[in-house]
Amino acid sequence: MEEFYTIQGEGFHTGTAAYFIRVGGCDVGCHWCDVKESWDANLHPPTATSEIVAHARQYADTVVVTGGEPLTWDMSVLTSELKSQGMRVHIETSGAYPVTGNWDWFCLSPKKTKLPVDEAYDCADELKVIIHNKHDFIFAEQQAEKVNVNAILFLQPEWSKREEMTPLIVDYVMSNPKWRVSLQTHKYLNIP
Ligand SMILES: C[S@@+](CC[C@H](N)C(=O)[O-])C[C@H]1O[C@@H](n2cnc3c(N)ncnc32)[C@H](O)[C@@H]1O
Ligand SMILES: Nc1nc2[nH]cc(C(=O)O)c2c(=O)[nH]1
Ligand code: SF4
Ligand SMILES: [Mg+2]
Repeated sequence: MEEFYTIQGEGFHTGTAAYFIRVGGCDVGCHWCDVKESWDANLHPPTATSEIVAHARQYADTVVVTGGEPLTWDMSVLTSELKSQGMRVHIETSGAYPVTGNWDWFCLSPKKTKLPVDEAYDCADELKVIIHNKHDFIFAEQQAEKVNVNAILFLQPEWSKREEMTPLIVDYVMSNPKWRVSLQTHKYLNIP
């Protein structure tokens, strides 16, 4: 759908430069999704993998594959071509579909509407739960039970509710310090 060079705004790698590849297509249906224009894959004509890889290697040694939902598609060819060029490859995913591709960093952001497959919980390097309302703290704890023991746990305010939810997240993390705060820092920085 699009490619852009920016700073990773969220989660464990916040603040680090990365080339983003946004893959079209998602049917998970989060009502607060901040990239709804990605949902209909038919609106985004395919780009050759070799072209994407050639672009990426000019900019960064780390690529973040996001979407849409990247695991809608088989990610094996894209990740093997990126890695053959020496790049580190990260994914942002809901985990709703079988895990394909070879990932150096796996950010799992589970959604209530289509829960992750079991192998996604095993692969996760970080668990990033979006907090849109108070019930999402309960959902976050349920997801933390399912994820592998090494996953780093983040709570991230849903952008449209950030003024209400951010203070609740701050209090929650101080009371439950296994969690960390993640903010969408790129939106505060006004960068893509
Ligand atoms: C647009 S999604 C694409 C990747 C994948 N479909 C997923 O949901 O993980 C990228 C990240 O943005 C988060 N996100 C989407 N909309 C958001 C919003 N309104 N506020 C905060 N985070 C949001 C998602 O949870 C996910 O971690
Ligand atoms: N700067 C920046 N960081 C991000 N981290 C995850 C993003 C995403 O949409 O997956 C994202 C994004 O869209 N922009
Ligand atoms: S899974 Fe990701 S891309 Fe799909 S609707 Fe939810 S936030 Fe948006
Ligand atoms: Mg985004």
